[in-house]
Amino acid sequence: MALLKALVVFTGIFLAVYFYSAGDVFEPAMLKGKRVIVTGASSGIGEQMAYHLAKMGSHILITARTEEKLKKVVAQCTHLGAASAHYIAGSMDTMTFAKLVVHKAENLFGGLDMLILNHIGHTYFGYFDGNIDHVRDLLEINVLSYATMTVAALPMLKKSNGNVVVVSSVAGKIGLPLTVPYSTTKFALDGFFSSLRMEFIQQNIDVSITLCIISYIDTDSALKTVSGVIQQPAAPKEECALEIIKGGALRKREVYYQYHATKIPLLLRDWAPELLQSLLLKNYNMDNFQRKEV
Ligand SMILES: NC(=O)C1=CN([C@@H]2O[C@H](COP(=O)(O)OP(=O)(O)OC[C@H]3O[C@@H](n4cnc5c(N)ncnc54)[C@H](OP(=O)(O)O)[C@@H]3O)[C@@H](O)[C@H]2O)C=CC1
Ligand SMILES: C[C@]12CC(=O)[C@H]3[C@@H](CCC4=CC(=O)CC[C@@]43C)[C@@H]1CC[C@@H]2C(=O)CO
Repeated sequence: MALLKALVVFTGIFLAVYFYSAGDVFEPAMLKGKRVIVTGASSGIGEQMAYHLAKMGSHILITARTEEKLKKVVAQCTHLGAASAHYIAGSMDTMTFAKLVVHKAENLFGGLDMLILNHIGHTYFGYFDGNIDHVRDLLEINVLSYATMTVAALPMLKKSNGNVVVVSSVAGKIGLPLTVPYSTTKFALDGFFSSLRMEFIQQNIDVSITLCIISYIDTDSALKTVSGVIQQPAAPKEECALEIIKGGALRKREVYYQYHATKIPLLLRDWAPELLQSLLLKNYNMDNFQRKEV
């Protein structure tokens, strides 16, 4: 009887959420002429987000460390119809560079509408090795640079009633093996930005914060790293990139991509953690495992 009651409650909540959010319809024109920073855009999901934004006619500033890759992405963005496309190369391991990116956008565009925080620092896919200095370094790149850019961009985002889009992972909501340092940084993003969102509401600051909970994606770095350990298929980076942009444009609190591989585990996390744990561990084929640098 209790299970039936829980099921009825769940169904009611699901339908309420579904119909509440059903009114949000995304139009590519929402991004036309918008001024957007995309970090970690020399490859992977960030590169694909740049291309989607280009097709939608945005003004784009992309950043990463590898200048040659950034040049090629900017050239392709221009070809695809970006209102303008620019890059700045550097590492997010210093907060000076993190701030410099925002100041460059201000000089280029005179303002900012969307800040997409996507980059991640070098880490490993393997059992935690006890190296706390690496965790500290990764927190600088994966968390503090995100916070630094948000602080630097906030005056512009307040003027435009803009959006901050934070790319996280299932590993930022659920403990997973082989990614302890990385997962630490992704959980920290949830704490920082979900708390900040509440303060924005309290202070009537109309800047949206969209936290993106992403499952396994077919980027070169992920496929190379995981190579047979993760049993689930990797989802397409192009579609993932578009869903992130849609969520930011619609000012969603959170984006779940792929839905079945993120939202369902999150429901289980709170209602049946032991069941989730056993299902997740079945997803890892440790016969194929060897520690990989990412
Ligand atoms: N792929 C997946 O399965 C999943 C990915 N995600 C998230 O999606 C986002 C993108 O991942 P993905 O596209 O796979 O990653 P990629 O490795 O393809 O891209 C990472 C980007 O970050 C840049 N980068 C790396 N180190 C630094 C640094 N020190 N300073 C500045 N930029 C840096 C890289 O460029 P460069 O080397 O030139 O600096 C690159 O542009 C990440 O936030 C990740 O956590 C979440 C869940 C799953
Ligand atoms: C760390 C990285 C990106 C991830 O978040 C995934 C991880 C492989 C295991 C995973 C399975 C999932 O269902 C959720 C995502 C994730 C934790 C990936 C290995 C390398 C990836 C990376 O560093 C960014 O490309």
